[in-house]
Amino acid sequence: MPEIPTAPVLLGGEPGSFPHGVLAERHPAIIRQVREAFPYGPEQHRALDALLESCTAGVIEPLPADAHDRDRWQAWGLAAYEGRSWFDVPWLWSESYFYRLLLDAVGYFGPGPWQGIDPFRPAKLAELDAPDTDEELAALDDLEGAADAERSTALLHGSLWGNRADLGFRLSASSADAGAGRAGQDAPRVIADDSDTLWSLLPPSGTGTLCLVADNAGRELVPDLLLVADLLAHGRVENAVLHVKPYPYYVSDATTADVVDAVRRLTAAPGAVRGYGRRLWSAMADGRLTVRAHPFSCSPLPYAEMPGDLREDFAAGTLTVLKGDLNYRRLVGDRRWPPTTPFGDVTGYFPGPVAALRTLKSEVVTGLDARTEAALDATEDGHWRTSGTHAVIQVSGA
Ligand SMILES: O=P(O)(O)OC[C@H]1O[C@](O)(CO)[C@@H](O)[C@@H]1O
Repeated sequence: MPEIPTAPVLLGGEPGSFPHGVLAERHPAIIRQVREAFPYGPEQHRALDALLESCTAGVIEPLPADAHDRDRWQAWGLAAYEGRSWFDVPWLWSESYFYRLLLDAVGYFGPGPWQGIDPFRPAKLAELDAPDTDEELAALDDLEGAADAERSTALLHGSLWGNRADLGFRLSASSADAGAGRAGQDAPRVIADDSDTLWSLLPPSGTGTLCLVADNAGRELVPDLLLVADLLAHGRVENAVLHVKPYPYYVSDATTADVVDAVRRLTAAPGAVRGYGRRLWSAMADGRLTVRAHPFSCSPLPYAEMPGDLREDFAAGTLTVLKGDLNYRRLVGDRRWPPTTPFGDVTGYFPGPVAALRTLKSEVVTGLDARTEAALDATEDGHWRTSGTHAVIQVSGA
């Protein structure tokens, strides 16, 4: 039997480490941002105070006895981690539970008048309406009349680099890191590129089904949707399934409401983009494009532990594309892998061909060749792993 590789799980406890910075600095910053986004009442401010105290200096508290998802979280690890420091349990788990409690604090799960109000919505909408988004959309006009391969490649890269537009990441990355890369030093680049394999997995008959597991709303979801619209319109796939989060998560992760906002934005835009929006609208109406919001999409666990129904969904797809850094961490396991660990070895459990389109915003990475890793380490001192300036297109199960 081939040996399945393993490596230590990332924890948040080491001061100065990237995960520690997220728990100790980014989470308090997110609480501040949420307080400023809405005229919340005293009850919500008190709950946010309590969360701030707990997640920086306290321990993991249980969910209320009547929480709708208490049993689910107990099974996802809460039973084992209750009473422990947020910094001593798997980093992925701590982050995920933070978002669950943040929503509770602002009344998202209700009952009450704030039920279902996304605390991140103002920032998501501002991004969708930003002038930069208009410029990016206008670029589609130039693709009209391009050869199929050129257009598809441009849209694939739009979706890939759209992943850099992540609002939570911008809260703590320097503006240079979060923007177009550090001028003159590390130009954005793709450090592992299996895109030929990716295209080869979509059968020429056009009868395949693409599962796209979305990441951020706004300026990442828009290019994701454009890619899906293009593949459907040009007969590269017959159906597409878009997986989104069942509730707001990691600041800017896409929910069904964000899909609606994005599709409406496209259908209202001038130029070629409106056609993409209309095609998405009709594909949703006739069932060629469906949206799923599985509870496991907000779970604190790697995909290796996905439940049977989600596994069946992915198994039914011709190809599953996972977007973004967090999905990558969950796909390969949130571990200190040596970067040369083969991508195929750590994703062998996935129930079908799978591709990752991801800019690197955390230290987890696999599938690099030794020369690439050495060259990056020699010139960029670890910065390449977390700055969002480098990206991978990796495929396994071909
Ligand atoms: O939006 P993305 O690409 O999933 O990135 C979110 C990222 O935020 C962080 O969790 C830090 O909060 C990253 O390390 C992470 O994976």
